[in-house]
Amino acid sequence: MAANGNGEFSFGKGTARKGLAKIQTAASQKKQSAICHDDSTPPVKAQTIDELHSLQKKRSAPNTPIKGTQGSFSPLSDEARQKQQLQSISASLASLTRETGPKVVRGDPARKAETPKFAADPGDHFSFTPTISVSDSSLKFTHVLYNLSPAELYEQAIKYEKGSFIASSGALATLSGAKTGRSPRDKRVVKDETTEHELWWGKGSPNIEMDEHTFLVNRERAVDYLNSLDKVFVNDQFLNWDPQNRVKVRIVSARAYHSLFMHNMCIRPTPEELENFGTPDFTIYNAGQFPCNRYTHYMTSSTSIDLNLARREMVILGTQYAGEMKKGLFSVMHYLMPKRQILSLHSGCNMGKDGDVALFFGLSGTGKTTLSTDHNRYLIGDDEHCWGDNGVSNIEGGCYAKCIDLSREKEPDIWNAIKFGAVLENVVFDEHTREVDYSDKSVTENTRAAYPIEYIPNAKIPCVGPHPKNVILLACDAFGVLPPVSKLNLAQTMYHFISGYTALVAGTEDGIKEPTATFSACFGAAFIMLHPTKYAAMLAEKMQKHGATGWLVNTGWSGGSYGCGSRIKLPYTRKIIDAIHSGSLLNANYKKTDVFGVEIPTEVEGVPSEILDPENTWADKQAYKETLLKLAGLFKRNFEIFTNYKIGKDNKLTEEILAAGPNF
Ligand SMILES: Nc1ncnc2c1ncn2[C@@H]1O[C@H](COP(=O)(O)OP(=O)(O)O)[C@@H](O)[C@H]1O
Ligand SMILES: C=C(OP(=O)(O)O)C(=O)O
Ligand SMILES: [Ca+2]
Ligand SMILES: [Mn+2]
Repeated sequence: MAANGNGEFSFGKGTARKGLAKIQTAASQKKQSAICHDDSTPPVKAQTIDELHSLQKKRSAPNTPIKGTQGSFSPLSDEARQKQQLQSISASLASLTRETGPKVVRGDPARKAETPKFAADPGDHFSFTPTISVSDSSLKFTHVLYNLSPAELYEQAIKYEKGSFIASSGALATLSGAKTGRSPRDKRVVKDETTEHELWWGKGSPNIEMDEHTFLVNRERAVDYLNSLDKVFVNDQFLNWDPQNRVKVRIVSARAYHSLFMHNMCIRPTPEELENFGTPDFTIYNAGQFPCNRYTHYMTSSTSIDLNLARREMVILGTQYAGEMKKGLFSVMHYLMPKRQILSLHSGCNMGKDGDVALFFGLSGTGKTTLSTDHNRYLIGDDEHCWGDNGVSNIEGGCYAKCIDLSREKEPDIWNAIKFGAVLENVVFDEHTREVDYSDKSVTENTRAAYPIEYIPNAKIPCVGPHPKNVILLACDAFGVLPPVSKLNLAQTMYHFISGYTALVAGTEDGIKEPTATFSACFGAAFIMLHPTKYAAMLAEKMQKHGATGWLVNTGWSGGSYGCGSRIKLPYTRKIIDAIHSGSLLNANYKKTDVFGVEIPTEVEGVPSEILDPENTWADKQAYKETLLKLAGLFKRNFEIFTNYKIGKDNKLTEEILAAGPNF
């Protein structure tokens, strides 16, 4: 009542007349009418409840362009465009053995009144007259929920998906089902005449082969499953902020959770871009609730994530873990980009006020997201980037942060990003207050938050930047023998990049077990498609050309191995990273370490000097030496598979890289 049209509070003249009209004297009341009104505001402009409800929602672009509203950018009529879009979706969902795609209609089947009058012509390949011999599936409509907004997806999730709740921060908390992490052993890649020669196969490779026919069997299984549902979600979005190398992706999924996750993680098209979207470059069929058939050739479990580069398609069966889609697309980029001489990187990336860019490489849990999200710098992205002739570009439109033990104090920007629109996976919360307990690992240790990058206050939009100045390799060394920071020469940078070391701590139960070393080539062996040396050669060439400095930062243990020592404090790691960014560390005094032969600084501002050399922090010097040699041995053994490869055209560099490993 006291609010004007802008929703602001005001004490205007009209307010005095209207707002205070409730207090009336008996005399004035008498003058107006004998009936006592309970409110003097005008009545609603509706005759029925249904009419009232229809007033609540204004028709709008972009997702459902309607005649007469804004958002018509192309010369096509709205109806023709909508029909074209539905036909494209029908083609995506088509069985490969039947002659036509399914009958798709737009909108929620629960809202019959809102279902548009036109459906896609089922004969999207050619004109087709239905005969009596068609199966039941062709009699049924597939309802498509196309590029819904976060608010609409919240409603879908809360209404229809068990385990979906609004957390007190406003984020959508949900469960990913039985799988709470990726399933790399269930990934399959179609081996055909082309990929047989192009891709990395065999020992160490993430690409486990499958044939084209088996792919089609799984594709049909996924498509039939999706078409059997009342409704499917379709996201049409982009990958890569470099406009010249943008990739159009379509994600067909059965859960609002998956649609919201990809809405956050991929680049969101503007209404105009969406109208001109056309045919996608790549399509994911996510039928994660439905298992693969164990009798199918090549299947070793009920989960299968299948990539077909020739068809530009990915099929997901038997896992609802949303990270599969994000990292599946990353694999595709690891194939497409190097073909264009663009290096794809499993790294975070940020930029200082002066335009100095840093890359953060590292395996899961080593700190890419945490350290690239830095309040004093612009965030370009937390996980997947491209490095081309013009500089760096983020592949994604969002971030995917680990939330175990998340603290508002240590990671304020991530904490604040977990608000309305963000997806919270597998966290535990108070059933009443809906307050999340980030220390609770009851569902999984791998609790996650996915949010659009603009939820980080100093995100750099568009997410592109100039050539990197620093290349930071992160390792979470649970052995506790790698220094908190070391400076690397180019050959050492390449040696550590190809090695891709981190250590996992053993299961937290049953007392303390040995940390386990993991080596994952290019800090992302699970996602690379070509031989690691291809990416390494490109990185070496780019670092050399642009004069980038390599660093190895241990975000893991100090003062002993896991169980004895403790994890290096995040504020110390941040100080180290600050000194790299500012350039002050480049000019510090260094000493060379034994065994790994890297340069370690004697001082870093804000970090106790004694921890810079790990030997100082171990009480048992003999144990330190033995652990160091043990880790060095593991490095050596891992590198054996690469000794017969040449890195780039430069024989000299290859020899230097081979010599850049530990010496003992
Ligand atoms: N010294 C440290 N440096 C970086 N991260 C640390 C450190 N100590 C603890 N952590 C925690 O380790 C985790 C790193 O995970 P994250 O940044 O998500 O890794 P990534 O993005 O590489 O998978 C975060 O939960 C962070 O709070
Ligand atoms: C999403 C993932 O990435 P990260 O742990 O590196 O953030 C993943 O590896 O599944
Ligand atoms: Ca990652
Ligand atoms: Mn991350």
